[in-house]
Amino acid sequence: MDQYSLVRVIGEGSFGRALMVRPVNEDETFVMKEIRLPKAESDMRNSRREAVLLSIMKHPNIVAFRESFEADGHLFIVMEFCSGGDLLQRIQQQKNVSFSEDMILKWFVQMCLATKYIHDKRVLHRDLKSKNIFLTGNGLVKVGDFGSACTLNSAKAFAQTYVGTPYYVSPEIWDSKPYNNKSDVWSLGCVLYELCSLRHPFQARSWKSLILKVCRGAYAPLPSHFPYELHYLVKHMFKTNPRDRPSVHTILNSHRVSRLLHKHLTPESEELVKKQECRWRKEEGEKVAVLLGQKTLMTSSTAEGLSFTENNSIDPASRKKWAFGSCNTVLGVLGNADIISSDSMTAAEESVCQNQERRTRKQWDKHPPERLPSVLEKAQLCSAFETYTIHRHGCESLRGPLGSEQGDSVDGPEEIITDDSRLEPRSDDDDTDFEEDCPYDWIHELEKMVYDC
Ligand SMILES: Nc1ncnc2c1ncn2[C@@H]1O[C@H](COP(=O)(O)OP(=O)(O)OP(=O)(O)O)[C@@H](O)[C@H]1O
Repeated sequence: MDQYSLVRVIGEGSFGRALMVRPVNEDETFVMKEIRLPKAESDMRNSRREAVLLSIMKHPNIVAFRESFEADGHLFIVMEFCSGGDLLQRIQQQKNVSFSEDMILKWFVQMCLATKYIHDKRVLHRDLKSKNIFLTGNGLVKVGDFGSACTLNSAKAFAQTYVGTPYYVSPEIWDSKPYNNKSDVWSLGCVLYELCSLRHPFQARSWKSLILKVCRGAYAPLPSHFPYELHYLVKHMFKTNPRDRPSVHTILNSHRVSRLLHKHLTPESEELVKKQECRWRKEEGEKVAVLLGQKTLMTSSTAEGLSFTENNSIDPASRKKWAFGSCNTVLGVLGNADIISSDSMTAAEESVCQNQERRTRKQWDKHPPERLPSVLEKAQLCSAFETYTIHRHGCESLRGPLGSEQGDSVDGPEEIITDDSRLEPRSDDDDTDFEEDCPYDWIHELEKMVYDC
C-alpha cells in the first residue's frame, strides 16, 4: 500500500471504492479497486476471483492488470487507468448527437476481440454493459470489471449469486436457463444498440414490461441511416433463443457484418485476429480452471439432465440441454400478471440497496415461474444485485442508464417490432459452445432483495 499515493477517489461501487493512484517514483496513474473482503472463506474466494481472472487476461482490449494484494481486510486490485472514462459516460456526453458509423464499428470490433479472447479462455464475463467498457486516452476500447465473471463447472460459481444488470440480461437468464457464451453476446448487442441509437434497446416503465420486452426480443428499430449489416447484426444478437444468436467468433469471421468489421480493425488488431484464428483450446481453459482451484472442465452443452458427483462437481454426462422455443413460461406468467408500476414507489424504496451478504444459491422450487409475479409486485427497483443499475429521478417511471429526462414513452406498442421468426428454434448447437454449469435461482435472490430491503 505504501508504494502508491492516492491521487483521487474515482467512484464507489457496491464492493468498495475505485481510487486513482500513482506508484511512488512513477508518473503513470492506475486504478486501484479497494474491495472489502468478506469474513467467510468461500465468499473471500469469490472476491479474489476478480483479481485472478483479470490477471490472466492479457489483451490490448482488456483493462490491464498490474498487481493485487491484501491488507487490512481489503483486497486491492491495481489496474490500468482508462482516461477516456466508460462508454456510458461517453454516450451521455453525446447529448443526442449520433456517433459516426466508423466510430461505432471501430469500438464494436474491439469489444468483440476482447470478448472472443475471454470466451476462448472458457470464461464468461456476465456483466458486459457500457458502464464496464472503458476508453483510453487514444480511443482504444478496454473491457473491464470481471467482478461477475465465471469459469465453467465450478462448485464455487454454483454457490455464488448472480443476476447481472437487468437491462442487459438475456431472455434465457430471465427464464432461468444457464448463462452461456451467447448471453454475453446479447449484452454486447445491447451495448452496440446503445452506441447506434444513444438509448437502451429495452427501456421500460416496470419490471414486467422490461422482462416482457427482453423475452420477446422486442425493440425499436435502429435509426435507418445505419447500414443494412448493422441492422442485421443487431437483429441476430437479439435472437431470443441463444442457439440462434451468433457467437463472437462468428460475428468476427463468418457473419454478414464481418467484412465491415474487418475494415475497422486497427493494424494491431489485425495482427491479433490472425493470431486468434484458432478457437478455444482445452489447455487454455484448463489453465484458468487450475488457477481458480477447480478440478474439471465442461466440454459440451448437449447432454440431457444435470446431476452432481459426490464432490459436488457437475457430472459432464448430465448437462442440461436447451429447451426448444423461448421463454414461454415466463412470458405466460407475466402475461397474466398485474402491471407493476414503479410510480408506487417511495423515495426510500428507490435508494440503492446493497446486499452484501451472499448465501448459497438454492435450486428451483417445483413451480418456479409462478413465484415471479408475486415477487415482482413487491420488488423495488433497487440494486440488491451488485451490478443492478437503474436510475430514477423524481417520481417518473423506471428508467435505464440511458433514460431520457422526460421519461420513456416506449412502453406503448407503436415503436416496437416483434419478429416472430426469432421465436423459432434453429439448431446451431455448435455455436453455443459453452455455458455455465447451472442456472441461477434469480427469483430467490429477488425475494431476498424484496424482503431484506
Ligand atoms: N480501469 C478504469 N479506468 C478508469 N475508470 C475506471 C476504471 N475502473 C473503474 N473505473 C471507474 O470507477 C468507478 C467505479 O467503478 P467500479 O467498476 O469499481 O464500480 P461500479 O461499476 O460503479 O459499481 P459496480 O461494480 O458495483 O457495478 C466508475 O465510475 C468507473 O467508470
